[in-house]
Amino acid sequence: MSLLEVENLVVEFQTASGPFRAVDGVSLKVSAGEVLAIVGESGSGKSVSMLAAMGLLPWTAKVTADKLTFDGRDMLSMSDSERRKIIGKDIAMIFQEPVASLNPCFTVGFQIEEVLRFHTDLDRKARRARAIELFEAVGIPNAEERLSHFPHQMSGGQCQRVMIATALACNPKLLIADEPTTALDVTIQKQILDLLMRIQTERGMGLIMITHNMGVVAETADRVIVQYKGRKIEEADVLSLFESPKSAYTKALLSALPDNATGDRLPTIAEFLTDQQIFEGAVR
Ligand SMILES: Nc1ncnc2c1ncn2[C@@H]1O[C@H](COP(=O)(O)OP(=O)(O)OP(=O)(O)O)[C@@H](O)[C@H]1O
Repeated sequence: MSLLEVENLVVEFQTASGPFRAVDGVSLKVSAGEVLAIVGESGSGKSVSMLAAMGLLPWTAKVTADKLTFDGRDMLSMSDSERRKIIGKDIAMIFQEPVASLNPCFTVGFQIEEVLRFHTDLDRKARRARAIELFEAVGIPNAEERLSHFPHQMSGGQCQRVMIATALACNPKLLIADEPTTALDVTIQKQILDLLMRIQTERGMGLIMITHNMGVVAETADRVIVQYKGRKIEEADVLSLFESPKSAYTKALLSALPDNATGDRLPTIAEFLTDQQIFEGAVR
């Protein structure tokens, strides 16, 4: 059985210039132990799809779907309080800007212990011990001492490790990583990706990796969804996608990899294709 199952997800924002459809009929499934990458350019609706699935969008968003289940439970008919028990516990999310995602006013120890306080029955001492254990698991040196640090006292890479530790606090079944390495230095990016993949394998978690980077897709994913302007353009296992991409858009995305640069600049998608050509091959 799939962990997360989404069918025909549509998200429309009310904006000053009328309704704007950010996600247009996307369907996806992810199982335990599986890594699904959602890849697409900026604005293709990758983050909004996941935030919608978790019920985390503002009231200006109208979300509809034919099906939205997590672990067999219908998320559409669930009350907000039921959903809050699942989000942060069974489904956790990490974001692109680790420093901005942490609250600057509280120590990182307080923030991870708050998650444990909300979702578990552990007492204060046990929460502290668990926080230390989690920091150690994600490779934060001097874990106990680090708990009393504020986010600004830590590097971007260390803050992302704190975010990962916090996301793992309640042993989630599904982790959604939204561009988890984009804001980090190149050398740190590799370390964080390796850490995520090691933890995913060890724990058998489902992982949704949101990225615009085909290199990250190649290194992490089992299966890939390619998204453009809110629509799913192609879905394939990672080998098939790289070896024999079906849609013109995926081919164009792969051609835009640095390896395929001609001269000193990369080609852009707009140089290859019109929207009409891209949507011709769209799947549901
Ligand atoms: N609250 C909102 N109100 C109106 N439009 C929004 C809102 N949030 C997102 N959007 C729009 O929805 C579209 C999809 O945004 P989304 O953040 O999902 O893109 P993305 O593919 O994740 O890109 P990025 O990698 O830049 O985050 C964008 O055009 C964005 O401007």
